[in-house]
Amino acid sequence: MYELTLLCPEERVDVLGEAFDALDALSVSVEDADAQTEAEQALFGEPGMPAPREAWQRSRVTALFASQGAAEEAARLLAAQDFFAGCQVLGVAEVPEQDWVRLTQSQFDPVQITPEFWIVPTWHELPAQARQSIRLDPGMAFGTGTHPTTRMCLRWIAGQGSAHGLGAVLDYGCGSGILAIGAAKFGADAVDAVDIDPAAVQATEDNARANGVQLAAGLPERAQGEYRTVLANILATPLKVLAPLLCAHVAPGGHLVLAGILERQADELKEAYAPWLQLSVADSEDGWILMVARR
Ligand SMILES: C[S@@+](CC[C@H](N)C(=O)[O-])C[C@H]1O[C@@H](n2cnc3c(N)ncnc32)[C@H](O)[C@@H]1O
Repeated sequence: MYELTLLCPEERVDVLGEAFDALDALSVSVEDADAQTEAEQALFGEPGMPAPREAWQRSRVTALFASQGAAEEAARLLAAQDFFAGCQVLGVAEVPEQDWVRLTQSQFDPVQITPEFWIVPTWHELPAQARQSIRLDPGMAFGTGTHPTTRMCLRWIAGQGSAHGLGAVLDYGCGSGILAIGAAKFGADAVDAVDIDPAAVQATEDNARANGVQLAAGLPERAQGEYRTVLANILATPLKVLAPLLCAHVAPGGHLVLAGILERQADELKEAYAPWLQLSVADSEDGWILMVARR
């Protein structure tokens, strides 16, 4: 396979994508041409909100073609179009044959949550110091333990589970089921795991089975009644909308544990939850915070 790489301004990214589609490109990817430099621009978006920007000020667009001829022909045809003004062909290069499975696997190493608690892909040996572990492979649903928000929730689960117990647990927005499985492993009495995405519900059931734990997974309406621990690692905007619902699921004396929140969003979350519970920051990592409240 061969890839054609272009440099173009933000406003040309859309039209180039459509052109590559018409030219039968096998795939198209867009990256910040200034990534890893002082000029790198972070683009953060949230579900349900308009995208902050369509692309980067200087975007690198790479299209994959089955043959060198097709990639070079695409470059020639594009360069002749009016909309190509301001764009530049960086080159056509062969994509070396690789063992993609091995390459993908090599990007997922065991993740340490605490010195004794690890998330370990199935193709890895358990680390010698692991006293507790979750076996999990990357899949369609979010939650492999590589994201700080997941890690902070798991650390809280391990600490609370070991010291005081978790009681009945609700994992709201379960993704891969990683938090629900972690809660089950740290002694939860019963675990309900819900998600709006049916693929996440399926992944949670599969991952729970692979880890030998019992839980009940389903769509959000499966969450019923009160739980001593309610976990929700989603994002600030949906967490604000869900405030009354999540708080209503927390049993007296129980904990609400929220993640997916950036440091600068702490006050808006506190305000949104104030009518029901008093949230405070319990942990932070890489600009993300964990917020916890006790009812
Ligand atoms: C960031 S992932 C977290 C996955 C996992 N719990 C973890 O900690 O790694 C958020 C999950 O919440 C789900 N989600 C988003 N909005 C939701 C909502 N309103 N109700 C239930 N689940 C939701 C998404 O489908 C996604 O699987």
